[in-house]
Amino acid sequence: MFNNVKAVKRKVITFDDDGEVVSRPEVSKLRGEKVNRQPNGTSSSKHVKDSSADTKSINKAQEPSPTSTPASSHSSSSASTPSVNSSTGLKEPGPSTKKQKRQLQYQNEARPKKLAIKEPTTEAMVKKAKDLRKHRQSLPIYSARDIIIKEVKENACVVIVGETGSGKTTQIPQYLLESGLAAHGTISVTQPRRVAAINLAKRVAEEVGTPIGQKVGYSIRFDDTSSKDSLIKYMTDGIMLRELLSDRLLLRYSVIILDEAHERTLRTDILFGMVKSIQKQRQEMIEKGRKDIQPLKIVIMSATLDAEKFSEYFYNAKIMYISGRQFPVKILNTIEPQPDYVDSALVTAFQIHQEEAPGDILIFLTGQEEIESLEKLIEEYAVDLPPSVGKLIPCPIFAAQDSATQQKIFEPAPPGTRKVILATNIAETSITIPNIRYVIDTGCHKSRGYNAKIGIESLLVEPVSKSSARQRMGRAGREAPGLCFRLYTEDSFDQLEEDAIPEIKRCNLESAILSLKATGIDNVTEFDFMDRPSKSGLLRSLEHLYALEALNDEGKLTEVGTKMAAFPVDPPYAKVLLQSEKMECTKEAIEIISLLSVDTIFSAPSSKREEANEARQKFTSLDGDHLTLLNTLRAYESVKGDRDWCRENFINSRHMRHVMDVRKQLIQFCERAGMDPKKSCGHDLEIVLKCFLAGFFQNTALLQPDGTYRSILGGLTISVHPSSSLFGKKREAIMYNELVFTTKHYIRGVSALESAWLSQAAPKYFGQRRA
Ligand SMILES: Nc1ncnc2c1ncn2[C@@H]1O[C@H](COP(=O)(O)OP(=O)(O)OP(=O)(O)O)[C@@H](O)[C@H]1O
Repeated sequence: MFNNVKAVKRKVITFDDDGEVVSRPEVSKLRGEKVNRQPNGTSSSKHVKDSSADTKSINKAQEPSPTSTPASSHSSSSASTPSVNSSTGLKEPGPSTKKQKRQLQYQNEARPKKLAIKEPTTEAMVKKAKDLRKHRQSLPIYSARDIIIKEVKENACVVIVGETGSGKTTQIPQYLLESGLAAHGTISVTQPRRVAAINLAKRVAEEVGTPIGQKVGYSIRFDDTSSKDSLIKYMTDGIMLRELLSDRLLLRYSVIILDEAHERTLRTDILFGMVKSIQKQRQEMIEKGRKDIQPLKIVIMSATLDAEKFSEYFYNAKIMYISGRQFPVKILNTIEPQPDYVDSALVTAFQIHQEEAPGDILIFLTGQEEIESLEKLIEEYAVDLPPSVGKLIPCPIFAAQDSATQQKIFEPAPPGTRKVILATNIAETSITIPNIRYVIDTGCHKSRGYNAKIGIESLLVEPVSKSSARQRMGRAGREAPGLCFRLYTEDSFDQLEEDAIPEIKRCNLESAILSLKATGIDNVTEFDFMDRPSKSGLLRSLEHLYALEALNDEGKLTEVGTKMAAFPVDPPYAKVLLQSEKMECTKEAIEIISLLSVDTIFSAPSSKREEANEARQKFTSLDGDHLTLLNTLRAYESVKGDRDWCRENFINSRHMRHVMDVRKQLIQFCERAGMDPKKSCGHDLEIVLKCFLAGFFQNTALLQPDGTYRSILGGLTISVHPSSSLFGKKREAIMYNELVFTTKHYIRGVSALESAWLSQAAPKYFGQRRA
């Protein structure tokens, strides 16, 4: 049993692997307690009331740092960690500046160096595909190949449930291709996440033996490698929704595979209803004698799915259970609950590194700041590992990173070292990360909520569902047997919800409604939802779209709404782009929206926070964040994106490159919409703020006599996030891009306004509210 291993002296986490619960469970620690991480590195917990009747949350109550996201909560100096232990070489708590210096040296040495890789030749690709054939035939799903082909050919809809790693996502599209099902259209596979779409496509292209973008391609927002010759196309569900705008019957597809259906993202739920209706329409056209129309096949897939529910929704679809997994994964639960799960993850990672066989580690955490905090701690403590143990190299992945950065997790660690990937639930489904043998599951994630009455989003740390925990475990055992360390007791697991609440029941619905309306579905309240969203949520979103002039008095899509739907951004941003044409500031609008597409363009390492703040002053505009971002971009362009300049000025150059990429794409979208993307307002930047107000007039607040800000919508007292250039400043009126409840109602992307601008920006809306 794992708890017998010789481990860190100060703290050893004991795991139970035989199903016997050793201590009484303290489920509340996982489900309902507020974990309050103290700046000095200790953590305390106290009972708090659940934030809602049906969700229980661990909501960390720490004030955010200037670089933290509204939802982030973990202090970078927080986890209590081991001091040097003579037997293991690990060390006990106590930050040391000397260590931090050494950490930098280590970082430079340890980061895998990029090698110049030659493009493989066609022969090399064919050879690789041949080599992979044996592996393909060894997958559990292979024995079901013929029956899968038969069932998909004979049925309009099929639901396939098979263990994680059994081969569903990589093999089934190939089986269908080999069986001739791509003769009349492409086989599409939708994924909730872009990192999965990219990697699956790359893998399947290798297995097929052609370069990516030919037989097998992928399409994600701002990056499309597929071509008209692509027979298998991996894509995000968002891209599929976008394609519906130009191909209402999705005629270019013969089969649509909706993968990871258990995730129930808002977009996937909309797609369920759409493809169901499209399949029916295509069938009716065929029955009426249309020779040019082919039937559409739908395949629903997941390892953790309520198959009966899906079957019922898709006209009693055939259910196929594919048994068998490739390699076993042993689950180890902690014997005691672990209230400070970041600390526990750190200790467990070092325990594994010291005691277990080679193989990389994947840790699931809740968000960027928590990941960056653990990354630093691992780097700091790994320095003191004895040379015989080898290096432990942290490798973060989270949604705000650009795709190229996310791809780094797939690069092999240098020989003799061990990689530890620190991920949010972005890495929870679909992907195979080579060499992962160990998974550490903290049991928590950040869950998005939405209060339709006041239009506020929340992002709270909550326990995962059983389905998520199983998916996390399934990232191991794909190339060899694995171990999954759950940082919660077995009883805690038993008490988790089976599945997460579908996003459609807890999210802002504006984008989804705009997509539905743009594809001709006017009566959205009657749409065939698998689970109905709340009436108040639907109504509020309809009202907001009306205020944005996307809908007319009858709720029908206006010309503005049709144009807005064509932009790959949320409705308020799309409105800003359209408004920028009238106000002649499209260049600036595109630039600021691109800058807002990353979490932040500034970097502020905790050891150099003051220096970073000082550097930032150079770009700071008294008007707030929008123009500060623009100033930074101008400065960045004047030095042609020089990396040394970025480093000296604490600008995240990777994020800036992503910004430039998004800007390029948005320019193309504007050109397609017949706009001139170069139209600039020059130095009259007040116009840019007025333009943003046309999309964000609902996100405004007025200064109160007591010095606080009160939101115009909902009358909430809101706080400017410390990362904003208007933090601590008082302005008569402000506008913001984001309002999220974490520990307070925090706003980000904040700029100053004159209150007189409000009624000019949205006379309909402000007129109504005064009446
Ligand atoms: N990029 C990759 N590199 C190496 N092996 C891979 C890769 N992608 C897939 N594999 C191998 O193929 C197997 C099947 O992967 P696939 O994604 O098809 O499984 P799955 O059943 O869809 O899993 P999940 O339910 O987790 O999405 C993996 O277990 C792994 O052995």
